Order: sequence, then structure tokens, then C-alpha cells
Amino acid sequence: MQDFALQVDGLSKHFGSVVAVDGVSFTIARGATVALLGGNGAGKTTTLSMLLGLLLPSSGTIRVLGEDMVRHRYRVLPRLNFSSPYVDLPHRLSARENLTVYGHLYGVPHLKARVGELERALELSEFLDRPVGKLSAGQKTRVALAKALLNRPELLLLDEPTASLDPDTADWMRGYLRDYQRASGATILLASHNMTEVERMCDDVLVLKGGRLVDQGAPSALVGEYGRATLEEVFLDIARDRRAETMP
Ligand SMILES: Nc1ncnc2c1ncn2[C@@H]1O[C@H](COP(=O)(O)OP(=O)(O)OP(=O)(O)O)[C@@H](O)[C@H]1O
Repeated sequence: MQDFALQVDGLSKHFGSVVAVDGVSFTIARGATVALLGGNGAGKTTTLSMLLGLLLPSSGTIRVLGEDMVRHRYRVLPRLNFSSPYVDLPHRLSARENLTVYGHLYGVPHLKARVGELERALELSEFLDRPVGKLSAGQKTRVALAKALLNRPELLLLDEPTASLDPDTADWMRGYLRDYQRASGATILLASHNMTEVERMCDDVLVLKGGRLVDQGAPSALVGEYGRATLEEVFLDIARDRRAETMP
């Protein structure tokens, strides 16, 4: 039997009359790197929030690392982590204090050494002792990624992980995440609007539109299926409902 990091079945989320996620089902094998794609308002952040146990689904089931997320999320939460530009770290605490507080919350052993490891790996030294509220957007993103890696998660959920990074730092960060994934065997699910990033990092993509899963597959397979040269063009076809015109 295949070992899944994520098994999602019939997942929906309604906010009053707004249907943010509408009957989404997918599985992600352990060790895969998968992208959640979709235009603004497609339901990516809502889906990630449900996978993290931050939002309760209106219906459907989620199994994370084999555990039912609604009934047993406390069993599985120590084994995953996330970063999101929409979740701020406490502003008055320095980056080091933030990492230390979160490290204690996650019960990270040898915490000082782990923060030191991440400081070196993610090159945080220059701003580690500054208040997070005073950091640039890109520096905050790096601290948020360090926070997400503190407990060496088996499942890493990343919402636009490189959105505020300059192209050089973004490229380096992608390399770091790929190395982490290879060394640890972790599974990564990332929401991104950067198609080049997705083509470089991801084994598979899940495409959401209006809360529904409208397509999925390996980036190269989708590019071939749509008769396009890049994933960016596939994305535009899906966003603009051009699939029928491009398919034989
Ligand atoms: N708490 C809420 N109350 C009402 N509607 C909500 C709430 N959260 C999300 N929505 C709506 O649900 C839909 C999906 O939003 P979501 O944030 O998941 O989209 P997204 O794919 O992450 O978009 P983006 O790329 O713009 O970040 C949107 O129409 C949004 O307005």
C-alpha cells in the first residue's frame, strides 16, 4: 500500500454563502514536492489552513501522515510545520527570541544548537537579534522559513514561500528547501504564483479554480497535455477557460 503524507477526500469549506473550497479530493505521496496553483481567491490558503487544522472543514476528510486531522490533530501537529506571509511573528521579539519561543512550543530538543544551525543555514546572523517588526519583507520571510524548519517537519506547508525574496535569494532558498527535502525525505506542499519556481521544484501540481480541483499532474505532463511551452501558459489557459480550444 502506498504511503501517503496527505489524503484529502471531498473537502469543502463554506463561509456563509461563499464556497471557498468545493469538494476537493487528492493524495500526496510521502517525499513528494507538490504545488497548489490557482488564481486569486481560488481556495489555496483556505485549503492549507484546513490541512493545518487552523480551520475546520464544512465537510470531507483529511488524513495527515496517516492521522485524521479533525479528530487527532494534536497527534500529528508536532510532525508538520508551515510558513505564510499572512501569519506574522510577534513584532517586538527579536528573530532569535521568536525562534526560541516557537522552539519551546514545538518541544525542539537542543534548541540553542538548532537555532544556531538554522542561523548558519539560512544566513540569519546579520538580523537575528533585531525585532522582527523592524526587518525587511525578505528578512521576515527567511525567519518565517527558519521557524517552519525548527522541528524538522515531515510535512511542510508553504504559502508563497519566496514571494517577497529577491530573485537571487529566492533561487538560493529553493535550493535549500530541495536539499532539506532530499536529506529528510519530507513532503512539501506549496502554494505559489511563480510558475518557474513550481516547474523547478515540484513533482506534481494541483490546480484549483473557484474552490474546485480542475486539473493535476506533473508540470511536464500538463505542459504536453495542453500543447504549451511552459506551465505559465497552462495556468493562463486554465484561468481563461481555454482548455477546450487548445486540446485536440
Ligand atoms: N473568513 C472568510 N470569510 C469569508 N470569505 C472568505 C474567508 N476566507 C476566505 N474567503 C473567501 O474564500 C475564497 C478563497 O480564498 P483563499 O484565501 O483561500 O484564496 P487563495 O487561493 O489563497 O487566493 P490568493 O491567491 O489571492 O491568496 C475567496 O473568495 C475569499 O474571499
